[in-house]
Amino acid sequence: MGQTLCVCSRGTVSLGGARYLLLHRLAEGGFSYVDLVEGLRDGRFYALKRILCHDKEDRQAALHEVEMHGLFDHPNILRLVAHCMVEKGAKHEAWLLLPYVKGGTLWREVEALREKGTFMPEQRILLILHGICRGLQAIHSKGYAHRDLKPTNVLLDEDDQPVLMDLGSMNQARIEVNSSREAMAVQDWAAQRCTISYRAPELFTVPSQCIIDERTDIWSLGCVLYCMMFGEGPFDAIFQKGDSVALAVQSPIAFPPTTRYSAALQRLLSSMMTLNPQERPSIDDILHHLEGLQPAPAGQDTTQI
Ligand SMILES: Nc1ncnc2c1ncn2[C@@H]1O[C@H](COP(=O)(O)OP(=O)(O)OP(=O)(O)O)[C@@H](O)[C@H]1O
Repeated sequence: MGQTLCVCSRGTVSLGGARYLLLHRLAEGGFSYVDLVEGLRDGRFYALKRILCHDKEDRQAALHEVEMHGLFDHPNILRLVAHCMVEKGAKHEAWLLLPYVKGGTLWREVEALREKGTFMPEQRILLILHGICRGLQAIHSKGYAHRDLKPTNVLLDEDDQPVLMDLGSMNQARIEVNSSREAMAVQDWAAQRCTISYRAPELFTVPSQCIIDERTDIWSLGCVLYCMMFGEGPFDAIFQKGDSVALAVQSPIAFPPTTRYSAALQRLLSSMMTLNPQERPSIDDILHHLEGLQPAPAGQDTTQI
């Protein structure tokens, strides 16, 4: 995989012919950890994501993530600077060097507002939503779907532009299912790769004859929009209580009444979170509506969805 790496001296690594100083840990999960590093040559900051690979399947999944990054060169999709596979005894680590995005995740901003007891203004929601949609449009127009869109997978850069990250679950948008065995395989894959509280209803109970498409992302986009509006995802509390997210996601949703946001934004939200994927808007439809959706005072209706 990719370019040469060596652990040069304590605290520095070399990747793709350049050396980087390890600064501190940004995040740690079950299967990966992310460190902030500084390029010794260019003085820039990067995020070094190391994915633990226990077997060949894990290595293929990491390679897949690298490959997905290679498909895009878009301001709203995180760029991959360099990558390599490192042997660690019998195991491997896939190292992905990414530009460091300073503003942190969208989730962090939502959490900070919630702690202050305030909500995100409509104008800011529209700005962020626009950028997310432009990133998704780039993905969908190439025939792919992100499949794990959520506020912790959206970074905000210095110019407040959202950047979509974590392309590990991305795959071909159109999945044709022709048997109950295939349906079960898609369902099992989704259970592993698509975060439960942002997962589209059609991925919970996959019919044995159906086509799954990129509109799974539109559902997740609705959950992200809901999170910006109400301070948490629509199914976060259900998940935290240990109740059935699958049941809640597949039932009609009652949106909290609010006068904080325009009727047009609320209609846009409910259109994204339509249970039947065939009735959900495409990313082009959403962008089209967003272009005409000027930030408006609460309660003021500006457009028809
Ligand atoms: N380029 C970056 N700039 C700034 N922070 C980053 C960057 N990449 C990752 N992070 C931080 O590291 C966290 C984990 O990154 P990422 O989602 O890629 O890892 P993951 O193991 O796939 O996580 P998960 O599966 O839990 O979503 C992010 O939520 C973010 O806080």
